[in-house]
Amino acid sequence: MLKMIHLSKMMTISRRMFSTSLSRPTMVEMFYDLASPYTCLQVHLLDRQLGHWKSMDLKMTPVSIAHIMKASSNSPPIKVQAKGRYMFRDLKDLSEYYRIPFALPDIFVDTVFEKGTVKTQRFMMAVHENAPELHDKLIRIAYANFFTTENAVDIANIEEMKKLASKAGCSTDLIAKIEQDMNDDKVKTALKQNTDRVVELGCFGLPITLVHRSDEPLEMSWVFGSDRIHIIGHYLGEKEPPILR
Ligand SMILES: N[C@@H](CCC(=O)N[C@@H](CS)C(=O)NCC(=O)O)C(=O)O
Repeated sequence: MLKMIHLSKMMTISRRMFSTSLSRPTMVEMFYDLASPYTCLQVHLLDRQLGHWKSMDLKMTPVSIAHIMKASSNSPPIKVQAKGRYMFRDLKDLSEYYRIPFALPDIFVDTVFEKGTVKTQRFMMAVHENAPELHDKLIRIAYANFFTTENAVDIANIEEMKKLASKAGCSTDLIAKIEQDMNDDKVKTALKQNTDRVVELGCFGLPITLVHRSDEPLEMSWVFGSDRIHIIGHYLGEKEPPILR
């Protein structure tokens, strides 16, 4: 009898160990628009946790910030004078604190508010559909080349995006396909669906980072901003604090 209890205990323990070692990392999905400076910081901060937080897998999904603002009746901080003034100082302080190479370029207002980045995001959506690995690389390259004061690249200009895509490793043929696909209804609809999805969750700005926890509904599992990395760790059940600097 005792032997049987011992055996069943051992089996429970080994089952637990087996399922822990086999448990898959939790998907952390960050929604981005290349126009958003705080999302650029969030990409750097999430990259820092990769490998550090073994329970985390990272995925980046394109959305349109202009449509999020409209759908949530919000407006960008820069459109409110006091918020805009604060944002310039805040971004400078944050990038210094986190030691992230980042600066708002002179072309920021023109690119983001005069020209807009809806087409840029369609371009990114087409990259996402055609070459997911290069898509993630291009996000980092585009942020690095836009949020700088040294020859900032105008990401609203698709010719410039094509050059950045080439730097990310997209071939000439692939870039031609991306350029063609970005005007396709399929890609436009996919970008709209991603955007609608976050708006339905209650999103009103970017970045939004969604943790696909199995124990909580998705509406309870997202954070707004790049200043909630510790809450992402909390959602993941991580014991380790995030690496911030
Ligand atoms: N406190 C947040 C601010 C994020 C933020 O201001 N994001 C802008 C876009 S770059 C936004 O969507 N703002 C909407 C709002 O503040 O209502 C952070 O540190 O990341």
